[in-house]
Amino acid sequence: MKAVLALDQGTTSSRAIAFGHDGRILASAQQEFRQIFPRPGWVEHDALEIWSTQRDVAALALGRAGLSAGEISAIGITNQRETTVLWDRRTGAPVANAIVWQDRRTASACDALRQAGHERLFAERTGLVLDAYFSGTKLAWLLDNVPGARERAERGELAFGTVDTWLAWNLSGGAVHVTDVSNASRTLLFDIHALAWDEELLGLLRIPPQVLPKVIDSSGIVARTRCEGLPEGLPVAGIAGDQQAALFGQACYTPGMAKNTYGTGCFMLMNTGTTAPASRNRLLTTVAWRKAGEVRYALEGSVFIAGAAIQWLRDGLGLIGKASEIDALAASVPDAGGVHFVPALSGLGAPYWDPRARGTIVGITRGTTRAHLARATLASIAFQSAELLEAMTADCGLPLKELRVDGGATASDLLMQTQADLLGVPVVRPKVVETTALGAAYLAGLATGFWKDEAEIASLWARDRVFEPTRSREEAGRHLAEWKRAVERSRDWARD
Ligand SMILES: Nc1ncnc2c1ncn2[C@@H]1O[C@H](COP(=O)(O)OP(=O)(O)O)[C@@H](O)[C@H]1O
Ligand SMILES: O=P(O)(O)OC[C@H](O)CO
Repeated sequence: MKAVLALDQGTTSSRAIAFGHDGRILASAQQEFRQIFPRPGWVEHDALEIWSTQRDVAALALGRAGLSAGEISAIGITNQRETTVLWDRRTGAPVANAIVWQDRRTASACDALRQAGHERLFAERTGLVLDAYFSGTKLAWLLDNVPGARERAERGELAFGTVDTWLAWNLSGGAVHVTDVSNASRTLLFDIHALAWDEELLGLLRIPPQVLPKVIDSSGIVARTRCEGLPEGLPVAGIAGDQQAALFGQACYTPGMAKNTYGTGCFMLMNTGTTAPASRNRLLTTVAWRKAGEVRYALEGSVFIAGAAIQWLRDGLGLIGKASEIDALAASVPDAGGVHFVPALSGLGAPYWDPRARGTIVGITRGTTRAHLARATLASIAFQSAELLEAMTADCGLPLKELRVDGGATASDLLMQTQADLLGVPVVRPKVVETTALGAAYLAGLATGFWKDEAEIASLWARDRVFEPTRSREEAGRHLAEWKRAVERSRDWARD
């Protein structure tokens, strides 16, 4: 056996990466797909396009690596989380577009649940806050708004899934309807302590239990491939939500270790071991993974817009031609010249959870240039992450030793240095920054014996560069306080 193939189904693109035994990339392929914005605040994907792009890049990566079916030990799935798909069990046809995690259409449904006094119940059982981010209210919306969906669901004709479920279903030719514990823990329907769907929460959201997938471990053979375009019989042996997979791929196996992923959004996760601590600072408690029946939990801070703010400078404003141009433009000025950009383009996630916040630029003067705005954009990513770490440190009472980082925007050295300066801890970028895919590969490869154990995997993790803090804590504190003032200006802006 020469490789494990990871399928990394992200918010903006489907990727497939073949990894060798040493954890290095043998070959990869990537394809973007359509982002559908039917109304302000709504974000959809065509689930069939998610599947076809994912299948095509998988075939392409295998071809590029020159791998035959017999040389692939396992397939691992990792995915954008919370995005909600509902389809017909008989035909496999989705009943509507998938509702993407960024979609805010169920904000008022969440308000209603909060006003009815259910916030605490949801927090205690699921570790989540009542926010439109999660799948539960999105699924309820589909059942209520797609003609005939509720009746069909009650008759057992429809299947719900997050993107992992959808991919496993299609890879197996409709043979399995499953989700792993890490993905289940993002639905608002799952009791993270009992590790089971929760009848009371299902009742409150009016979800018929017959639509739900079976919940399985994150590592273990769950199906064999049986679909057009891919070799038959390959074991699908690992599934995890992309942020949990990145925590695994970063080898954060000891409680207290943390990673931050800088992609479309920013997601900071800290391993909390076998305990699921309730956050006192509006972070989420989530299942990290379950392997051989043993569960690990994490505290998570989720920021909705990070690298996507750079994309907006590129696509919305035409300020840069490519994301990679931001570093040079931002570095052409010594600081942001007093400008702050709060990229609340789809509301604010942790620790504010304000669906009505909107993007705000403050501090503009006649001297402000595009370079200042570029610098403020990079800084906004670092500020948002600093607020996550502040909440995390307050929750667990321990200072972090180092922050492991990954994701597309870690290519920006200026961002990484700004981050270290704000946090006051070393920011460590590994050699392989595709840690999401790597984590899915590891979970799958552990199940088929391609890798022996976590210790072997941890020995494969290698650093590329460490960014040491260079600013005083007082200076960092002053900057953070100013950022928080800017955040206040962005809050509670949109009206339904
Ligand atoms: N050289 C770069 N410098 C800064 N940001 C970058 C660079 N290249 C890509 N990005 C940002 O990284 C993000 C993509 O990262 P990725 O990890 O692929 O995200 P996702 O998995 O969420 O689609 C984009 O939002 C983009 O703006
Ligand atoms: O697709 P990404 O990498 O932006 O990740 C999305 C997250 O899973 C949303 O919770």
